[in-house]
Amino acid sequence: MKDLRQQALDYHASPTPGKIAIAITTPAETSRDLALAYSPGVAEPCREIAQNPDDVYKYTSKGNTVAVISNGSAVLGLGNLGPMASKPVMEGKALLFKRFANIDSFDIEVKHKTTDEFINTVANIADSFGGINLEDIKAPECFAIEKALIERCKIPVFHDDQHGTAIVTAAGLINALEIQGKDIAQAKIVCLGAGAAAIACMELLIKCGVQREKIYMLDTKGVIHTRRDDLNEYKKLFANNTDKRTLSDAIDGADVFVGVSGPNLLSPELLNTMADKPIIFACSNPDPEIKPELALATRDDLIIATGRSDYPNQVNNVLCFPFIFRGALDVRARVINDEMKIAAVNAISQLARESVPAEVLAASGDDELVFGREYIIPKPMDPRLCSSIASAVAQAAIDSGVAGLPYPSNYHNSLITEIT
Ligand SMILES: NC(=O)C1=CN([C@@H]2O[C@H](COP(=O)(O)OP(=O)(O)OC[C@H]3O[C@@H](n4cnc5c(N)ncnc54)[C@H](OP(=O)(O)O)[C@@H]3O)[C@@H](O)[C@H]2O)C=CC1
Ligand SMILES: CC(=O)C(=O)O
Ligand SMILES: [Mg+2]
Repeated sequence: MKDLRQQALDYHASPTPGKIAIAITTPAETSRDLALAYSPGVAEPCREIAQNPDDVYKYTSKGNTVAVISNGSAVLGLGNLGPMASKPVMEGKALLFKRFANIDSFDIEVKHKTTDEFINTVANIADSFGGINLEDIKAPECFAIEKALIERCKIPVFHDDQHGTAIVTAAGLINALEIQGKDIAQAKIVCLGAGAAAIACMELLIKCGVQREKIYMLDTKGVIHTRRDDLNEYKKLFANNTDKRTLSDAIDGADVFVGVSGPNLLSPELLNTMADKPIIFACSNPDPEIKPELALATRDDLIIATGRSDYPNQVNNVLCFPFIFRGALDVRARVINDEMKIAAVNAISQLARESVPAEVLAASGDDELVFGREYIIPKPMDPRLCSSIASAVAQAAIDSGVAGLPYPSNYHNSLITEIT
């Protein structure tokens, strides 16, 4: 059998290069069809939209379209590979949008010199889409980019590596802490990485009950503490008044390790110094901070999750971004705010506690999935993710005053993906 590398290359090369294509949704066979689709008929919706800009949602695909936009500066955990080498990931995100939430998606890879140039490029094309999913843009630039685009765009702008990751991490951690019998307010958390994912994960965890002073965040220079003078404004928020300087210092007695940094950075020796019943989220892709088989061979009282599809407990933003956009698009939310993010956290956390349908077991290859150490979070193939997250997010958008449309009547049916 071919190894995974060759299988992955073959998967991307055939039957056609890449993973996604465009489909026509109207008849386009006859002269009559073309007279409606193109000249002269197309002039009619143009005139309508020129008079009433909101009609763009009525006569074009804008309302069900999300642009996945990257500059390739932090491609998974592979580093700054540049725009073109990020394209398989961005096409992958587009595939996931379509497969899981029936959202049409274009991947756009932007070459730019300055941050302003990137912001201007995205802001200038934003109106073509219903939403913008920023992807794999490195910290700290990602923070200013997202802020500027939220201010300038009339549609939701969401940096997936920040907020998608944070939402799924929070949902998984709430469940894992409960399974391990730990109190979120007392949990000592080590976060390896201080970039896009790390900062957003820790900020959202604090909103969910974690105490800021119980977080030890590390970057390539070690623990982020109050006596460092090399911290950007985002890292400074996590500067801990501590004498701890290394991962070894910080992880001693910790309840939780969140890795959003790079491969193989957590050794078995360090894992052994953590508290009883520790929780390890080794989320770096494609190679986690510690491999599950090594972690489980080191001690048997832990819960381990990774970002990968080939181990139990996949803590990955795929569990969030298709569905949070589904809800946001369906009520035409102007932004994706904290209320919508918390609603998504609760929906994901709750779904893991419910019994798993046979179709999900068949897709995941499991005989059984029961809420517990090897099943802290739903599988991406679970069709209930779409209905439960999108409906919670849509309701939160309405309740928080950012929705442009009422709660969708078709949400009372069970599978939103089938009916949108
Ligand atoms: N499972 C999931 O859903 C997701 C996983 N991730 C993973 O998280 C990782 C980071 O992504 P992202 O935040 O977007 O990238 P960024 O480039 O924004 O941040 C990377 C961070 O990791 C730190 N880092 C790198 N190497 C080390 C090291 N040896 N020791 C300590 N810290 C280190 C960097 O430190 P410094 O600041 O000093 O440069 C930086 O703070 C990637 O591996 C990515 O795959 C990201 C998003 C989603
Ligand atoms: C999953 C993801 O978005 C990442 O690793 O960057
Ligand atoms: Mg990413």
